[in-house]
Amino acid sequence: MENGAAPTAPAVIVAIDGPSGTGKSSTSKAVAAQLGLSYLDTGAQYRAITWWMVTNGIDTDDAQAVAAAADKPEILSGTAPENPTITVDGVDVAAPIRTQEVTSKVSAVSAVPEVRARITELQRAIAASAVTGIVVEGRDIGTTVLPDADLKIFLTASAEARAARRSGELKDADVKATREALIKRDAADSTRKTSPLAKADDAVEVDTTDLTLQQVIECVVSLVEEKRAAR
Ligand SMILES: Nc1ncnc2c1ncn2[C@@H]1O[C@H](COP(=O)(O)OP(=O)(O)OP(=O)(O)O)[C@@H](O)[C@H]1O
Ligand SMILES: Nc1ccn([C@@H]2O[C@H](COP(=O)(O)O)[C@@H](O)[C@H]2O)c(=O)n1
Repeated sequence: MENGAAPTAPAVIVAIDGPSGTGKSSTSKAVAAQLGLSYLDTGAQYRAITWWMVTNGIDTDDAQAVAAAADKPEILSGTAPENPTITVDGVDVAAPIRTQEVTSKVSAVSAVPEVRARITELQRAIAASAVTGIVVEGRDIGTTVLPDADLKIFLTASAEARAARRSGELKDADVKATREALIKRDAADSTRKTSPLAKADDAVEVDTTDLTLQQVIECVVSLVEEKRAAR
């Protein structure tokens, strides 16, 4: 190079979508860490706004009330893959956004168009400011948020595998309940009118049912490296 600086790889934008429990977060974090990219968990942002609605007494089944409040909370995401953070109005909500209450209400809140518009704007701003590139995971990243992403991945897995992963060591009855809850949330996310959970036409589908997490990570890292090499 003329100025003697080492050549740097151009920023790469990776979109990873798929239903609940397919391994999006675990895979995205590991791929981003391995490749020196930023990482954005968009589900955490929808959970954060849902937590705010619940905390402020807003009926999450009242779409008009949710829409009217959609621009009130300040949601900040930290994008270091080793330590992703999420705050609402300065409060660390990493733990409370994972409660059963928030999980059961997040699909209703995320279906409200005003909420999606607000969160999508945040996501695009974060992606645009990622110097080396970013792995963004969610439900509508490849179709709506970042339709020009360099690489789009759509992860799938059987409902049984996903429920077993989520349930960990729990007994059979809990696996069944977890499976039903996953299916219900996926159905709500796939059938909403505004940017539903969907595979982009140009996404690479990876069925993770019979793959270890490490195999999925290696597969995605290879796909990113292929894209970079082809530029
Ligand atoms: N290929 C895999 N094999 C076995 N376990 C896996 C695999 N991928 C992910 N897991 C485990 O499954 C659980 C769910 O994974 P993860 O949270 O990454 O999924 P997700 O798609 O981000 O889910 P959600 O959309 O609900 O947030 C985690 O405990 C993770 O360690
Ligand atoms: N791009 C996205 C990401 C998430 N959602 C909604 O958030 C819920 C929680 O997501 P997790 O990944 O944390 O499980 C999810 O069920 C969707 O309702 C979304 O709409 N779009």
